[in-house]
Amino acid sequence: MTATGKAPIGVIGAGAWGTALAQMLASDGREVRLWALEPELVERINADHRNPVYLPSAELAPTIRATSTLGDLGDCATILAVTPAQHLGKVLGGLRAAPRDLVLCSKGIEAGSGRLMNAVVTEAAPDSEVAVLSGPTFAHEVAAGLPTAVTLACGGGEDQWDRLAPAIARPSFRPYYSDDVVGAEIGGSVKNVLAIACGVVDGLGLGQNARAALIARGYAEMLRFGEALGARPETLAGLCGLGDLVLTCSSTSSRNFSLGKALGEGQSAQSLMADRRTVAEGAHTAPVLTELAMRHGIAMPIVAAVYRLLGGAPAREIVSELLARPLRSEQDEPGAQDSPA
Ligand SMILES: NC(=O)c1ccc[n+]([C@@H]2O[C@H](COP(=O)([O-])OP(=O)(O)OC[C@H]3O[C@@H](n4cnc5c(N)ncnc54)[C@H](O)[C@@H]3O)[C@@H](O)[C@H]2O)c1
Ligand SMILES: O=P(O)(O)OC[C@H](O)CO
Repeated sequence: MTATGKAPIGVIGAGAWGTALAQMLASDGREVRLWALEPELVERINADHRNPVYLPSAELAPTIRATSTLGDLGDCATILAVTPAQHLGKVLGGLRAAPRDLVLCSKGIEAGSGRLMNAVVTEAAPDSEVAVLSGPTFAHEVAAGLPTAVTLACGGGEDQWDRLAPAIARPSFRPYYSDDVVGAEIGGSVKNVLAIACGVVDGLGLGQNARAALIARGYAEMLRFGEALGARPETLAGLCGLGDLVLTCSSTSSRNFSLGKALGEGQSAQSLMADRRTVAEGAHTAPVLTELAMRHGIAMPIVAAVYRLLGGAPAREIVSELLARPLRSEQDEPGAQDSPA
């Protein structure tokens, strides 16, 4: 326990989202231990109470202590895991003591293995109970205390929710209970790829009708993929699926949308990905998601199109191909052979 009488909470990853979550958690005086990869960033956060690299807009609470030593989170019963998805397994492998609750906040799928992140977390910390926090959450808005609602999917069911909800909820940050860990994860990882597609439509100047069509047809892809992997459709209809899809597909505040917009405007995928300091998870998810869809026999033509775009295919050509697909019923569930991947 700390001076406030409340247990400290750990956050692993001091990018925009980890920093915003730390600030949200500290907004009631709670002590937060924030692990950052970069030692110079640890110094800046502790000295200036700002994260000038990843979240320069936010003034941070003094009860947030940054560290580059994972062992400093050893007294935290609850830890939020917020690194980019592809680094999560390696970073969590450095944990010496498993916290009781590990809350996964990254949105992605492991490249190569195709594992969802909850499997990666469970392998790295088998003694922890895993939950997934996901929803429409731009980091700068959460850090500013603007109202935000998320899905908190608890693998440990209602007992875990009873521990986590009071630890994580704040007046402006409202978690909703679910026990569908797979659904919560799939919503967040698939929408990132679809946001790239919506950015492309914007960059090409194809209009708002086209964007709405992409959101609806992309959502159908998310549902098909989710159901094949055991997600519940009602989870995907909630904050972590449709809610996040609408947010991320509508705003240049999204890194994924912005990446797609630049692609649509004619910039090369290679130059856009080179030397990126911030993460656009959809670019890492698109190849593995396309492969998983093929493996499961699920048509995900928009996801496959994003994959090809990132490989250098011209945006206008890809859009023409999508528009030329055979006409069919909206409820049709075609097989993966219809995918242009
Ligand atoms: N930014 C948001 O608004 C937001 C909201 C919800 C979820 N997320 C998710 O949170 C996760 C983290 O994104 P972010 O926006 O905080 O990141 P970011 O783009 O702001 O920062 C990049 C992060 O990657 C880290 N990093 C780089 N190389 C690394 C390595 N080798 N090992 C470990 N870490 C490394 C950096 O230290 C930094 O913390 C992503 O999965 C993202 O989809 C982000
Ligand atoms: O900036 P993006 O595209 O990574 O999106 C951030 C969050 O996932 C929105 O919920």
